[in-house]
Amino acid sequence: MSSDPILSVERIDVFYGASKILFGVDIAVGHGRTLALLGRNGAGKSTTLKAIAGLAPPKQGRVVLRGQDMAGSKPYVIARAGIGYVPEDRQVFPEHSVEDNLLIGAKRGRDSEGFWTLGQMYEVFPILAGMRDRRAGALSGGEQQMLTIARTLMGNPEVLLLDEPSEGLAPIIVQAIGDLIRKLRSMGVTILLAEQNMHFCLGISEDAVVIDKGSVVFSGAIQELRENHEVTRRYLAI
Ligand SMILES: Nc1ncnc2c1ncn2[C@@H]1O[C@H](COP(=O)(O)OP(=O)(O)OP(=O)(O)O)[C@@H](O)[C@H]1O
Repeated sequence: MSSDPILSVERIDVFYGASKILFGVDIAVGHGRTLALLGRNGAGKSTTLKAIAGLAPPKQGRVVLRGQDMAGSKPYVIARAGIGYVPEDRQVFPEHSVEDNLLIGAKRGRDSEGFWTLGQMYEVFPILAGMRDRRAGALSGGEQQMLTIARTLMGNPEVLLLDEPSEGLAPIIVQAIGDLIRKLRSMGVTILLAEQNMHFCLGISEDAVVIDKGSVVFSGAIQELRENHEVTRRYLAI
């Protein structure tokens, strides 16, 4: 990684009750970069993102955003500090219109002077512009995923956490989500993307971390990972 990290996860341990799930996980996300957090089912990807977002507070270690340790802070404090979290289960407000969903995201932002405006959002997500008055609950899974990402961006996060955004979607929609992430990256958005599928991340992210059973087993450039057949075979079943 060539730039200074904007977000670093430093040796975090996370427990669910008495079960230890993460063992000293270290991740550094460079400013304006996209890092793929890869691993099999149950490896601890979602738990890592939840730990960063404040939903599964680490028992040990630090979650540092721009030099400030956020570990143990409440989720809304972490969101206001600039970490936008898009969970695995798309969370739209089903009874509200697409536009209202976006405006709800804006209210939760750090300030009203942020980069993302409704107009800009519709430029980046033209599909949402065409359905701005539609009830969010009537959208398809892929559209709801786009809306959840867009709503989170309306809070003007400095780092966007995406938990398996392509999961359960048809291949053509997966491709559209990939294009969208590339577009966001080209706009300078810093992204931490949890994914099972390394191939989806090639051409999207430059950095990669692989976790297995709650421990980091690879950290480096994604191209380096691609060529590391031992790691991909052993931990990603490729
Ligand atoms: N609320 C919970 N209580 C107890 N154990 C949990 C809880 N949530 C997850 N786990 C366990 O923690 C481990 C890591 O799960 P996690 O969801 O972080 O994995 P993941 O890599 O995101 O996988 P997936 O792709 O299936 O979401 C798994 O063994 C899982 O069973």
